[in-house]
Formats: sequence, C-alpha cells, structure tokens
Amino acid sequence: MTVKNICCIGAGYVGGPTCSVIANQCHDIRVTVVDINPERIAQWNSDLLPIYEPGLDEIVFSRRNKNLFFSTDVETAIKEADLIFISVNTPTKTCGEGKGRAADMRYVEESARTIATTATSSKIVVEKSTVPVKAAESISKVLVANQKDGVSFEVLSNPEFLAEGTAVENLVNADRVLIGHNETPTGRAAFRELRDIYMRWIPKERIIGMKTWSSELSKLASNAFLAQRISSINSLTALCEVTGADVSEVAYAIGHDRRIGPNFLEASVGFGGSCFQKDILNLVYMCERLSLREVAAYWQQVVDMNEYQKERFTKKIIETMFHSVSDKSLAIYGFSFKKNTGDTRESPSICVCKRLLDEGANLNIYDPKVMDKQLISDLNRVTCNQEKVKRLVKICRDPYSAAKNSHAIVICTEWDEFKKLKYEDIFKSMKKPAYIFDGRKILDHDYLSRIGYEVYTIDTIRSNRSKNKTRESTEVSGKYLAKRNDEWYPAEVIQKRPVQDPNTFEYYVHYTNCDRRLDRWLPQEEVKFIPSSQDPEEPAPASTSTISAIIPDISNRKMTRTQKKRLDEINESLMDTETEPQEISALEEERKALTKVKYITEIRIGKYLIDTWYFSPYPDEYGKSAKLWICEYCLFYARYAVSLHLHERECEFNNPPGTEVYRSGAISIYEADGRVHKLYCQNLCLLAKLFLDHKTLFFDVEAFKFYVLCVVDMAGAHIVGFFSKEKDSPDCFNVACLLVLPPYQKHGYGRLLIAFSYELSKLEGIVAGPETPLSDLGLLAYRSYWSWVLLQEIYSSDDEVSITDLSFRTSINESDILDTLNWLNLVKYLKNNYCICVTRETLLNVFKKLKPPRFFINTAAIRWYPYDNAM
Ligand SMILES: NC(=O)c1ccc[n+]([C@@H]2O[C@H](COP(=O)([O-])OP(=O)(O)OC[C@H]3O[C@@H](n4cnc5c(N)ncnc54)[C@H](O)[C@@H]3O)[C@@H](O)[C@H]2O)c1
Ligand SMILES: O=c1ccn([C@@H]2O[C@H](COP(=O)(O)OP(=O)(O)O[C@H]3O[C@H](CO)[C@@H](O)[C@H](O)[C@H]3O)[C@@H](O)[C@H]2O)c(=O)[nH]1
Repeated sequence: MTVKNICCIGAGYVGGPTCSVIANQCHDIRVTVVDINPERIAQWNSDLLPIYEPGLDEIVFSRRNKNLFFSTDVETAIKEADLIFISVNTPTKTCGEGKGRAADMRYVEESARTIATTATSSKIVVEKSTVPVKAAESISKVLVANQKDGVSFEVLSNPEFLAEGTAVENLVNADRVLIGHNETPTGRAAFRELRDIYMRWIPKERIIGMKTWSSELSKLASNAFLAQRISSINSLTALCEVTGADVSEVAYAIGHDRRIGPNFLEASVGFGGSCFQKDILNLVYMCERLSLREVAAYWQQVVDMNEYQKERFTKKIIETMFHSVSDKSLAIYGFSFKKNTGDTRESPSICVCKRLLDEGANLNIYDPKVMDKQLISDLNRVTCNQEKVKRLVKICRDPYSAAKNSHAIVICTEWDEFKKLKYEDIFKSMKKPAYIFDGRKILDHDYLSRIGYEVYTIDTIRSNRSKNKTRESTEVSGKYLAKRNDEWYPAEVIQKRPVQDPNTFEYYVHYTNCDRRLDRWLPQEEVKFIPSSQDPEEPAPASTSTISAIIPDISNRKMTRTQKKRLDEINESLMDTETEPQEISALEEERKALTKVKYITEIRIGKYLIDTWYFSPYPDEYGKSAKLWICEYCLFYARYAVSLHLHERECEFNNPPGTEVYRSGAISIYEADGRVHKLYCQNLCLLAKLFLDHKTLFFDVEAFKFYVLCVVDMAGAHIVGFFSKEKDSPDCFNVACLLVLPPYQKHGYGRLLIAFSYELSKLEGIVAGPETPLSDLGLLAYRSYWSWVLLQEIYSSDDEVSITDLSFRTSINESDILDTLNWLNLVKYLKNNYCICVTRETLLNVFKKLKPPRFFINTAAIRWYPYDNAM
C-alpha cells in the first residue's frame, strides 16, 4: 500500500501544523484534519487561524482546499484514509485514579473506538499524541475488539517533538523522527510506509525506527530531560541571589562544555506549556505504579522546583514592594507561556497573576498574542472569583498604557518587543519608586538602573539608590520615627537584616507604647533616625491619636506580672494591650529579649494568608522564616509552598486528629489528647503563640486536652480555633488557653467555644471557670456569655432563684456569677447577704441590650465523656 490519503484526528497545536507541513511537502497526498470542535475547524478554514505560529499562515493558505482540508466530518475522513494520526489532547487527569498526575487517555480511546467502528478498510493508525508507555497496546486492544471483518489495523508510535513558537521550523527541519513499530512483518511494513512520507523532506538517517515502547518512553524522557535542565538552572538562581553570582554567566560557562551544551539553560520565572509538567507527572505516576518510588521522587523534584521558582519570584515582588501589593498597580508584560505563541496553558504568568490578585493588586496585563477571552478565562479558573478578576484586571493594548501610573512592571514572557521599549518614557509615567521585576532576564539591567528603576531579576537585585544616592545612616540603637499608615511614630529599632543585596537593609521596629502585635519589618525609607537632641515624641502628636483609634490607650492601667502573663491566654478579641508591669523579673526580661523579633510575619493555612501578631518559637530555620506554610489539618509546617504541596499529597488527615466530640451542621469539635496526639498539640500551641503574646505552653502538652473547633465542608474540617483544658484541674479550671484564628474572629466562634467548655463541665458534674485572671477582652467575651446564660436562667425561673441554683444549673462558678450580676447592676448587698434584686421588666430591658450568641451548642450532638484520670 502507498499512502495517498491521510486523516488526522485532532486539529490542535500538533495536528494542525504537522498536517499542514505534510500537505506542503507532499502535494500528491490528500490530508484531512478533523476535530469534534466545530469552532476550531471554522477557524482553520478562516483567515484567522486558531493558533499563532510563525510561517504557518503561508503554508495553510497555500495548501488549504487543494490537498489540505479541515473538517468536522470525522467518519468520512477515517473511511477515506490509508493512514490516521491520532493527535488529540492527553491532559493530566483531574479526577479518579491517578488524578493530578496520570494522563487522561479518554480522547485517545474515543478516537480508537471511532476508527474501529467506522473503518471499512485496513488502516495504519499512528499515535502522535504523547501517551504513557504501552498505550499502543491499549489502542490495539480497542481496535481489535471493535474491528469489522476483513479490516485490520497496525499501530505505530510517532511522537511529536515540535515546540510552540517554532513549530513549522521544527517540523520542516526535525532533529529526528521516531517511529515505533511492532517487530512483525506487518509492523515493519507500516513503519516503511510512514518513513517514506517523512523521507520526502527529512534525511533518512534522522528517521529512527525502534520498538513501540521505546518510542513512547523517548517522548516522555525528552521532555523530562529538557524540563530538568530548566529546573536545574532555576535552582541556581536562588543560590546566585544569596551569593552574588550571576546565573547568566554560570549558564554561559557550563553551556560551553560541549558535553552539556548551551541550550535550555535560560533561567526563568519557571517553565510553562501544555507538555512539560503534564508529561513529567505522567512519568512519575508510571514509576509509582511500578513501585519505582526513588525514580518517581527524582523526576517529581523537577516539577517541585518549578513550583518553588514561580512562588519565589512572586514572593520577591511582594516583599520588595514593602510586603504589600494591595491596591498597587502592576503592569504584567506577557501572559503566554513563552514568546511567539498565544498559548497560555500552564503559563507561569497565570501563577504570578493569581498570587498578586490574591494579595489585592491591580493588574494591567499586556500580551501581544493572547486572546482577551483566554486570559480572562484562565484567571477566572485559577482565582475562582470572577468578580475579583473583573475588578482588578485590565487588559491593555500596548505596554505603555499598561505601565502608566503603575508601581511596577513584571516581565513574565520573553517577547522580543519587551527588549525594545522606550523605558525612559515608561519610567516618567510610573509611580515612584518604579520597579521592574524581570522574570526572564531579557532586559539591560544596568541601563534600567541608570534611568532610576529598582530592578529585580530572577537571581539578583539592583537598586538605583545604591548606585546614585548616599545612604542615610540608620543605626540600630537610638531614637527613631517609623512609618505606619503614612504617618510617623516614635519607635524602637530592634534588629536589622540585609535584603536582596548586602547594602540594603530592613528594620524590625517596635512602636513606642504600642502593642507588640504592631511590630514589623520596614524598609529603610520608612525608618528615620532622630538625633539625640530631638525628642521623638514631639513630632508625632497626630500619630498618637491615630494609633489610639486602633488600640485603646490603657497605659495608665497597672497589672501584676502574673496578671500580665495570664492576660493573653484567653484571646477572643482582635485587640490586646501592652502595658509594662511595674516589676519585671530578669527572667521575663530575658524571655522578652529572645522573643522580641517576630520573624514569621505571615502564615498560609488552608485558604487563608494571615499576618501574624507575635513571635512563636518554631524550631530551627522555621522560626526564622518570614512565612510558614501550614497544613490546616495536621498543622505540619513548611518554609516553602512546594514542601506543603508534597506533604498534602501524603497527609492522611482532612480533619484534626483525635475524636469528633461534637458535630452539628457544619460545626464540628475534635478532642485531641496531648499525650496521644503530642505532635499535633505542640504544633497547635506553636500556631497559637503567633497570635498570643504571653503563651508559655508549647511542648509539655501531655497534661492537656485540646478542643479544636472546625467548620466542615466537602474538602474537610477546617480549623477555626480551640481551647485547651487541663485533664485534671484541682482549681476547677475548664479552659486554660483559648484562641480563635484571626479570619474567624468577631463571628461568635469564641463564645461558642466558651459555651462548649461549660457543657463539658456540666457533663463532668462540676462548676468551673476559665483560668484567671482574664484579660480585659477575655473578660468581655466571658461576660457576654455569662450575662446571656444567667439572664436566661433567671428569666425562665418562675420561683426565686439563688446564686447557688444558678451555679448548679449553668456550671458557672459562684464568684463569676456574682461578678457578672454585679456588673449588670442586678445585685444588692442586704443584711450580710447578696440578693438578686430585679423586676421582670428590668430583666427584659437588660436582656434586650445584650448581643445574642450567633451559635448555640446543640447538646444532643455532644459525644463526650469525662476524662478518667486512672486511664
Ligand atoms: N502542544 C505542543 O506543543 C505539543 C508538542 C508535542 C506533542 N504534543 C502532544 O500532542 C497531543 C495534542 O496536543 P495539542 O497541543 O495539539 O492539543 P490541543 O488541545 O491543542 O488539540 C487537541 C484537539 O483534539 C480534539 N479532539 C479531542 N478528542 C477528539 C475526538 N475524539 N475526535 C476529534 N477531535 C478530538 C480537541 O477538540 C482539540 O481540538 C498531546 O498528547 C500533547 O501532549 C503537544
Ligand atoms: O532555557 C529555557 C527554555 C525554555 N524555558 C521555558 O520552558 C517552557 C517550555 O518551552 P519549550 O520547550 O520551548 O516549549 P514547548 O512548546 O512546551 O515545547 C516542549 O514541549 C513540547 C510538547 O511535548 C515538545 O514537543 C517540545 O520538544 C518541548 O520543547 C516555556 O515556558 C519556556 O519559556 C525556560 O524557562 N528556559
């Protein structure tokens, strides 16, 4: 048989260009490209082709409707063909077995089925899609099982190696063409048929015949090797940044070793495209299925490094712009995954934009080839928030309008036109300081620095200030003013550290007389040294009032050290105070010195990115990390997103460990035992400390139980807050420490936890209360709970009710009851006795003023039994 008629199933980035080139090289062969997507076929038949590839338009326009056809009539094309390419998509599976890693073979299988049921004559079926090893065997099975009498099929593997943006050149001038075939006479004959087609323009020695499985694996391996080079060089950018080496010089040097070669060594924000990640994950999955764990882990690292690189770049943008891009405008240059294509699949730009949008940045995006519709749908998909995308994203028609009035330019794609822009003009139109983050290292950074830009590349930082200006000296001792909310406040500088280059520092400041939760790292320009002759209190009268609007001024209040220590153990409110106790012991001073600097400034837990309030003694390098990634279920912590992603794959929890002791609707409470679930409870204490100033329990958790409140959805039980409780409390304390995580504060969860603690006391048959003394705000939370419960009890009693009765019914201890009723002005001291003196009308009036709880404990849903100490 001589092939005269070719059908290609799939008119995508591979099917379209490949068949156009075949038609252009073989005018005597009729080539029909079919697709189930009529819109795509209509585009192939129009003046505006569905994909942009240099040189492709000319070929398509010259051969279309001569020997090149695009059609939706799949069945006719199959019937007429001698040889059929399967060029359909093989994306990563999104559900079921192998989800997130294995290739989804449903389109290939569907194509094979259609071929088998439609074909009325024998065909050569060529697997062009990238597939797992031994896919040809599965295709053969489907074909044989469904074939008609007298019809036979021979399956070949002919993977495609074109890269987008250079597809035509790669196809016309291919380095090699692989043809995998069966070692049978019919297999060899089919191989020769396909080879003869390629031989029309590819030299014979570049057409390589091999076993089918080798051909299939070679495709996956090629992509894995290419991606591995990029991840390898990208891994060095982080090292260059710290050491001052230049990654381009390193790449140049190693590329000159002929054994290594110069290609695919361009450091970048990360690789993208529809193939690399998908094919490596496919390889990893195959290895895992074959129990080759070490091999799987080796290749997985290539993908993980890529994730790390994208995250590192974005984080650097945020950190450099004073740790906040919220409400700032950033011009994003490039949205496609590489230059010369409009394809956005797995584009690193998508990740960068998503992360910046999460932080509330306004994005002005410009890409010369990406369609608006595509860009918006990509961002809608990753953010799952169309309203946010609509509000924060603007698509620009040129790079100049994108940069106008923006704070920064972020280069995500290496389009040549970005190298030729008038950066002096752009600089004038931007807000100052004007930043450029070059994620592709394509610009002249010295030139940009001379213009005045603050330039950050993937491996270095160049600050124009370090070159052009004399640095103001900022000493670590002495008096300072530090910025907050655009105003200057008296402050103490506690520590400084270099950022990006060894000459640029940021400063950890404590605002005088303010809560330490406000302590933070500031860039140099936001910290001013005050000569000793000048009183730092003087220039900031306005600022003091601003601060007191946020933090109540309680500087006159006196507290004992023990009071102070307990103060934050009950934490339900956003506010807290820092009043210096009269006498602070040496030990306390030492502890303070050790915990003065809050290194961890934010945590990512579940869907929340939370600013932390206080130092927490996370061990080793974790404690010094600016950000921690925390598993919301087991509270495992990591310094990098990739580490958490890896962990999440393995983590067996989707709720806290321990027993679910309460479940009502979406509210759930788990009991974790400090002895049995020691690591979890320790992690919980470390997490809590980030929001509590004086918490001291971290590691000796055995004597406590922890009640973790969660909100449950399809994904799992998400931690909201917790309280700890001594297993055996001689003082009848039913809460030792209570915390509601900041995103959930002010929603009534604190009161719910308090209510639950009393329900437990009722089951224990004791009257109890929280460890005392309480903080002002802890007291407020408790008072609001106590008032509500007590008034309800009094109001619903027909007869006289005594404080002892109330205590018995509510498990609230008598002194807390007395204190609350006193506070409500409902108690009188008559004849050596306290009496509740109130009419029903007064009671009703007081009741009306109280805020009702948002949640109630459904006692029928409690599954808890008192702890037996003997056990
Ligand atoms: N994009 C590249 O640069 C590239 C390079 C080499 C190899 N590959 C591999 O080639 C394959 C195709 O990739 P692509 O980028 O062209 O994908 P694509 O998504 O651009 O195109 C695939 C096309 O197949 C069509 N299709 C799916 N099922 C069909 C069916 N049953 N009948 C008819 N049409 C059907 C889809 O509608 C789509 O238009 C993948 O396996 C990919 O890994 C891609
Ligand atoms: O030194 C480099 C080279 C590439 N990239 C990035 O890597 C990604 C992939 O680039 P490239 O390989 O050029 O594009 P693809 O079109 O994805 O092509 C790859 O994937 C195809 C699909 O399997 C294969 O056919 C090709 O041979 C293989 O190069 C892009 O984001 C590039 O910007 C770098 O960051 N640094």
